[in-house]
Amino acid sequence: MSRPQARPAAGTASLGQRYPGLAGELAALAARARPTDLLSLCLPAPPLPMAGPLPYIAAPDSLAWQRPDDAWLALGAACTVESAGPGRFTALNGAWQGLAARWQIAATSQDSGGSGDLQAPLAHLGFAFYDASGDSPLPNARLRVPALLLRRRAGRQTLVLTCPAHGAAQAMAGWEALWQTLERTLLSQPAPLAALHLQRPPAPLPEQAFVARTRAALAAIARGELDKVVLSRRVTFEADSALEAAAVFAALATQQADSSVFAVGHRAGTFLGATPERLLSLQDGQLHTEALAGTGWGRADAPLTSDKNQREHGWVAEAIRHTLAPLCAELQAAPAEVLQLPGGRRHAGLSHLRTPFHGRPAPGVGLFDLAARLHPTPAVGGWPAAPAREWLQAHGEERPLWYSGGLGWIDAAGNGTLAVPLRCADLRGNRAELQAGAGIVAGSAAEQELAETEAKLATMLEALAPSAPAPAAASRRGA
Ligand SMILES: C=C(O[C@H]1C=CC=C(C(=O)O)[C@@H]1O)C(=O)O
Repeated sequence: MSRPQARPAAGTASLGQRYPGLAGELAALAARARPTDLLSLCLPAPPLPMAGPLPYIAAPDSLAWQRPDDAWLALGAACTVESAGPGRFTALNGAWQGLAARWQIAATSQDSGGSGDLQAPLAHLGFAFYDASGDSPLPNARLRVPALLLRRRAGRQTLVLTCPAHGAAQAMAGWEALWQTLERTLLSQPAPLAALHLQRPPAPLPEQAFVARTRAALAAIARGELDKVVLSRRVTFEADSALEAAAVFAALATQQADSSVFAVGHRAGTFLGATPERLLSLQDGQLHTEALAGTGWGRADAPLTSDKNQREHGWVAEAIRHTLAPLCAELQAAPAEVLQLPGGRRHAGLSHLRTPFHGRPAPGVGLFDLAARLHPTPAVGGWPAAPAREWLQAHGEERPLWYSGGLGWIDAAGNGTLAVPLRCADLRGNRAELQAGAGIVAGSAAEQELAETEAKLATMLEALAPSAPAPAAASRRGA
């Protein structure tokens, strides 16, 4: 993000001009608060078109999210808690409980009669696959209440400004800087995706390593050590100019509008993607989750309904049922269905087997408890869970950033959604590192699994370079 300007740019209004009296309302709220409270002011959003994705603004502390029913852009940090290790979900849960108890949320009376949406404030939350991350530009697990949140939900758009009560005196200046960045972005035409050329530097060794690991996994499965394990690989692409994360996010949000589309800024770039997999949603005591595994991509020799895909899917559905049953007062699985994802110039679109679950958690069981038990499902880890995790670690399976971990939000009432970041990339300057995986069960063929990961990479490639040659014309090494 460029440095904040001292004064609003031409055509824009300062926060104080847009919301006169805001400083007074903040002061009144702060006067009633304890120093350890967190203060959120909810305002009607500035006039914005209701259609089209909200923008992503590339910055180390930005996060953008879009699902069909909910879109938001979070800038800055009012409160951040990080954790790692086996107790990371417990630690974040404790932090969230403390936060929720001290979160003062007020709708302001600014402009159109105080229509700020009290349901809008949220903390965003993300975590890596493993509970230790090594040298990563994103913390292993993080819960953050943004300083500025623009949210669109249920036909309403709300601006939420948040600060710690002890920092209320300085809050207006920090919000003003974020506001000006936001307003400039909203007023400017979204930058179109540059017509760039993507190169895939030859890297046969990682492909061979993936095939070798797949064969080793198949041998472990044949020896009865595991039933399923998910292996992934990373592929680097280089563009002839800088990759603009905001434009790639906008492309993903348009191309994969039914997925969870995300962009997370970090100190070295942006981690972003469009994932079809939801770890869980909790709303007013209703839980929704799903088993998503088994992949087709239009090849006659890899039908979605094959015995191998059915078993690959079955382990995930069984594990979710087994994990959630003791945590839920009610739990039902709907019949398995086919999720068809949009394709593009590279192929007709991936399809997955999906079994939706819905239920009601037992009293006292919240989003963090459910995430701690569900993650990693065998859609990204394996089954049985413990030997699969040990196998992955022993074989050097890397899960960079938050790939195949979790990403989403929780509000003060404990409602929230977590997606599983898949079909994603880490963008840094001209380079994009894409990651994709595939579930290995008895009957998997290593070359076929490699081809499946190639098909999964296409989701990101379509957003990075939509006008690249169609697959028939492209070599396997070309983008
Ligand atoms: C691990 C990935 O996908 C998972 C989700 C859906 C289908 C999958 C499969 O069929 O292997 C994987 O379990 C990935 O996209 O990197």
